[in-house]
Amino acid sequence: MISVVGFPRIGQNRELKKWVESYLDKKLSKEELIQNSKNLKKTHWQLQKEYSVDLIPSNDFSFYDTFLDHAMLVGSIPEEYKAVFSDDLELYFALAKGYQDQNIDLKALPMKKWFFTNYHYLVPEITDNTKFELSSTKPFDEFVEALSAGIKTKPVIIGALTFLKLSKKSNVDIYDKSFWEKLLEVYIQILKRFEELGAEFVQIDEPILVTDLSTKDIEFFDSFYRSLLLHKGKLKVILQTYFGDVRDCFEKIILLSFDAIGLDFVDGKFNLELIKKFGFPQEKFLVAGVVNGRNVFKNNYKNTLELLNMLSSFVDKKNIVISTSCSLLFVPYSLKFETNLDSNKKKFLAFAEEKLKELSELKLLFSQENFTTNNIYFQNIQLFEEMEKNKLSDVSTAVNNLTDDDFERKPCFEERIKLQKEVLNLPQLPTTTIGSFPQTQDVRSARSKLKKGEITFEEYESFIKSKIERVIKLQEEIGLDVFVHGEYERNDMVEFFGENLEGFLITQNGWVQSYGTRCVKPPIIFSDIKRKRPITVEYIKYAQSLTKKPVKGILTGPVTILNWSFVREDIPLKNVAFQLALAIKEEVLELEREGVKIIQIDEAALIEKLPLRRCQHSEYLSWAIKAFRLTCSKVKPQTQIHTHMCYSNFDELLDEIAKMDVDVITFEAAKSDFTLLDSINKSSLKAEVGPGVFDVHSPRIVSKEEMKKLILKMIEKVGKDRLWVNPDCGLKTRKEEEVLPTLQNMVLAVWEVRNNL
Ligand SMILES: Nc1nc2c(c(=O)[nH]1)N[C@@H](CNc1ccc(C(=O)N[C@@H](CCC(=O)N[C@@H](CCC(=O)N[C@@H](CCC(=O)O)C(=O)O)C(=O)O)C(=O)O)cc1)CN2
Ligand code: MET
Ligand SMILES: [Zn+2]
Repeated sequence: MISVVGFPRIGQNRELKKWVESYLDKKLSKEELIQNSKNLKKTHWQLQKEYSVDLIPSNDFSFYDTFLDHAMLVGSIPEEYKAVFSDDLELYFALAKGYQDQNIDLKALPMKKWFFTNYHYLVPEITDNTKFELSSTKPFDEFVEALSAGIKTKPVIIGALTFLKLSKKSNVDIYDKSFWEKLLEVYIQILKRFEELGAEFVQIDEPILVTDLSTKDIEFFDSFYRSLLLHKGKLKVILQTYFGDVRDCFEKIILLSFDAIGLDFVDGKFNLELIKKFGFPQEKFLVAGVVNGRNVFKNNYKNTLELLNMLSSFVDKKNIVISTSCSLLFVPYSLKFETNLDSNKKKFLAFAEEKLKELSELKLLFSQENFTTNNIYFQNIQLFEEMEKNKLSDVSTAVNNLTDDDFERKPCFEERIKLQKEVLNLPQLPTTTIGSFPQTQDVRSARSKLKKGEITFEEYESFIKSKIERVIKLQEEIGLDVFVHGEYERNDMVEFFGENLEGFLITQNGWVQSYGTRCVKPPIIFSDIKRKRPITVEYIKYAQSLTKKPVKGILTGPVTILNWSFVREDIPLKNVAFQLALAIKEEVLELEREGVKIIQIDEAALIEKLPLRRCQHSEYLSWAIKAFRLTCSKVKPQTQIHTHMCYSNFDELLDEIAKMDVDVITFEAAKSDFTLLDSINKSSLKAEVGPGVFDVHSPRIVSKEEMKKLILKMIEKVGKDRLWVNPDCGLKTRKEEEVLPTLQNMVLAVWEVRNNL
């Protein structure tokens, strides 16, 4: 059999994004949105059927986020939202995006990164008032929709432990049986309903099982599912895990009466060791995640068949289900739109649709005794031999020749910061922004015209320069201290660098959902990375020529470029990171030579990609931080190096971040209750800090008073001498009318505070 854990839902041309945005703009009716989505789902099911997928997922679709769908399903929605909306879809989008009118001001649920991916889920809140009850029919409706199109799907449901652990809890003990019994009731009803509707398989996703678990977690899991599975009736229940191995609970889960267990053999290599050590129950299916759901390179059939054959010495061959390692949500839809990719490179790639083909080819080969004589197998072997040949050269040599000195910035922070203060002569509590200004429609459409050849590069360039002139003027008017050029020339902070460095492939349509209706087009790291030409220098120099205030040169750091790109699997990540670092270092040094006095190297994704298990943290951090240090170790002491990190849940990691040895770090704090600021003083971090005084993800205009309070509180926590004042991230997703008044208020707040220092 073949199983797909989940399929991308945004549509081959981001149709869903466009429909949802139109619906929210009141340009598309609810009925149209629903009908269009039904057609889209049907297309996706039919496509999977064409590739003979046996276990086709349903309920992997979502208008915004499946975690929010699940909260709606089990009734874990705050009462104050429910009271306002009679329409379920309005309620849904209010939770997703917030809602404001004359009388009501409801915040959006917060977003968090989904494990180590660039996907964000909405975080529901569970309180002692939460009354779990079956509150939506979405999964059942979708099952019936598919059935009426002649396809019996495998509904996918988020499991109870993952749901509870990833939700925000207040005043509840999730391990207390009297608390979770109600939730259990809901899951029982869900299974019953699917059984009535005639489902054969149901997939319960418990990715949390691949993280470090406590005894309580394992006890909860055991008793919850022991009870639930008593009610499965004729259904076959798949316990689906992904993103790693299940070392903490493997022995327990194989004893429960699941009919199938899904294990990831791509990110969870250790799962094979677990099976070798503990065996696998004869009566169960093993859903073997062998086709990578998180990367775009072709599957290596030789390795995969070796693995499958190894597994078949522990599991009856007919019980091995060939599967994706996780949902295909994290890869683009199809290669068929990539008409510009060099066919000699394209042949190494597989997006979601091509992965369906790989699954069916692997199934065929696995069923054949003499698969090695099959032409499909032979061609795949040849492909990988070719890939091997096109492995790296001179840049790898440069990486191999690096010495300790390449990672060391001199002199020490205390001496540097003194010199920088003399050069920059900034006021106390300097104000700045993180880099991007609103990416307005005119900017996007100019870029789109350039791509279509409707305007020349010169016309595009002069348009971008006019945007820069405007943003410099705006910053003068607002009275900020350290300026930026606005990043108008960048479609995305990572893709833009991919476009301008050698070694990357850029897709035309390789969109992947990041959150809600927002997508990214991750570039693909294919060969040695080299800087072909200056990337940011001209626009930053131009911006600096327009003002006496210092303009920050803003670059994306090597670890973030790496983490938000698709990366070749046959070269260690560390080497790729060092190659990227050498390229960014050249840019840093050229900016410095051109007189740029402050250089910000963004590492938004450095912490986010921290391995899920604690025991793997130090290995990752040691090379990631070295890669960052490589970019700026050779700048002059007078040049001030900044970095920016978003989503900074890094209280425990401050000592590691200190090792980046930057002069200034800006991060998100507006939403995290300032606990981080308390930790800063106790840590070894010496850098100046800009904790972010407003949340850029909300359209709210923030008042001077609100920010003044925050600034005073920050001074109380870290002192006035090392504090910067700035938003918590880039402003590109905001509208100008939302953000300019807030920036003005921010500056006015600082002026008032300064006057009283
Ligand atoms: N890579 C990455 N990951 C990140 C972030 C980030 O900035 N970058 N930030 C955090 C939050 N994630 C985000 C992800 C996406 C977006 C976002 O704004 N995405 C845009 C697309 C940005 C983009 O690449 N734009 C292109 C293409 C724009 C486009 O759609 N053009 C139209 C044509 C427009 C026209 O003619 O007017 C088209 O192709 O149809 C451009 O500007 O050139 C979107 O989905 O709407 C924001 C935050 C975490 N992860
Ligand atoms: C996601 S972090 C964003 C940093 C970038 N410099 C910007 O302002 O947009
Ligand atoms: Zn950010």
